[in-house]
Amino acid sequence: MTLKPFSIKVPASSANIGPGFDVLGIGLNLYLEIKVEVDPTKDTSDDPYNAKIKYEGEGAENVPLDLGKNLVTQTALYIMRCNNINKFPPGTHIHVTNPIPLGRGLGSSGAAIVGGIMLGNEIGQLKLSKERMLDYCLLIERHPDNIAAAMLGGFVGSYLNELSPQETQDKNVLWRLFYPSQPLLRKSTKPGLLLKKLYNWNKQIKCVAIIPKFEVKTDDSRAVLPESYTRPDIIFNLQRLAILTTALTHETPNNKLIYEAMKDKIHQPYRATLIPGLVEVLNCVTPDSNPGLCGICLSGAGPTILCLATEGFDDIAKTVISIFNKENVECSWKLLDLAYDGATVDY
Ligand SMILES: Nc1ncnc2c1ncn2[C@@H]1O[C@H](COP(=O)(O)OP(=O)(O)OP(=O)(O)O)[C@@H](O)[C@H]1O
Ligand SMILES: N[C@@H](CCO)C(=O)O
Repeated sequence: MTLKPFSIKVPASSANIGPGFDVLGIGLNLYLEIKVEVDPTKDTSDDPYNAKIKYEGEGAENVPLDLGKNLVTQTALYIMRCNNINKFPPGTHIHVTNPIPLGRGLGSSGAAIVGGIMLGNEIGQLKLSKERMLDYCLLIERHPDNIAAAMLGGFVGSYLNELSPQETQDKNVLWRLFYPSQPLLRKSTKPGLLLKKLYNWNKQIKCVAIIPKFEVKTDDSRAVLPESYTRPDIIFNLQRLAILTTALTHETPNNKLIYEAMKDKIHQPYRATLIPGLVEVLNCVTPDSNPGLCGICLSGAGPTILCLATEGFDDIAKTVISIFNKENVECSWKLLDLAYDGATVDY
């Protein structure tokens, strides 16, 4: 098989946007890049999966370079095996450059999974649509918010079709890769696992991401959430979610409306136990204290803070950072825009 060199780009993402826990996500213009060259004259036969991986950027010290363990290549091998391909073609060289910090709430795992599925789709010449590739991604990361935003870009709301109790229990199917007798993509999983809606976005609204220098693993951040909620808390979130999806599209953003609509009672209050300073950040940084601010929330599972704003970006970042500094938490920050196109492949 001859394959021309190609490059996959997948955006970072911010999930939840306050009240839309496991529902809303935005793609952000910070891209995981996976460059691939297949050259049979460059021997890779000493690797059990026939490929070599180079990795640079965020997480370079810790990310495994064993193809069966690295999330990008593991995911690629998964979709390839689902389609009866067990290895990369001889001479496959994969070069990953990752500017998305790991475990900070900016969708690093979502980008790695989307990138891996697209890598397997190209290598195996499977010609799957983005919709079908999303089905595979969702077998690996079950909440759709980061995955949908990373694959499709823009501002996305999504839900999963209901699964059987057994499918619901099997939250991440990558372990099946190592047990050849296991069915990989269950026949019962019909195409179209994900239903999504792309919303408009007022392009004046930019994203200030304040990134504390510590990691919170998504699994740990989900483990602190309760099993059930009170009716007032659910209604609080539903009311705001309904307003937020249109408030972010208005021609002239109404900062106070957006600020109120980005409040949440389903996940942020519980996650404050893992993120020192979070309560003060969410309560004290407002459109009154910081003109230009539209709304503020925890990005994904945290600890990054996402501020939506039309101006005053430096001051907003400085205010949030000064609160974290009081808790001895150092931060960096980035001014980002939406990634409107989602994941792409270029030859
Ligand atoms: N580019 C990558 N290559 C390999 N593994 C990665 C890559 N990006 C993320 N990972 C894996 O995903 C883990 C982080 O996933 P986790 O879900 O905890 O956080 P996140 O995706 O950054 O945050 P969130 O889901 O809240 O947005 C890392 O510890 C690493 O194991
Ligand atoms: N909706 C998810 C996003 C993180 O992956 C959460 O908040 O746990």
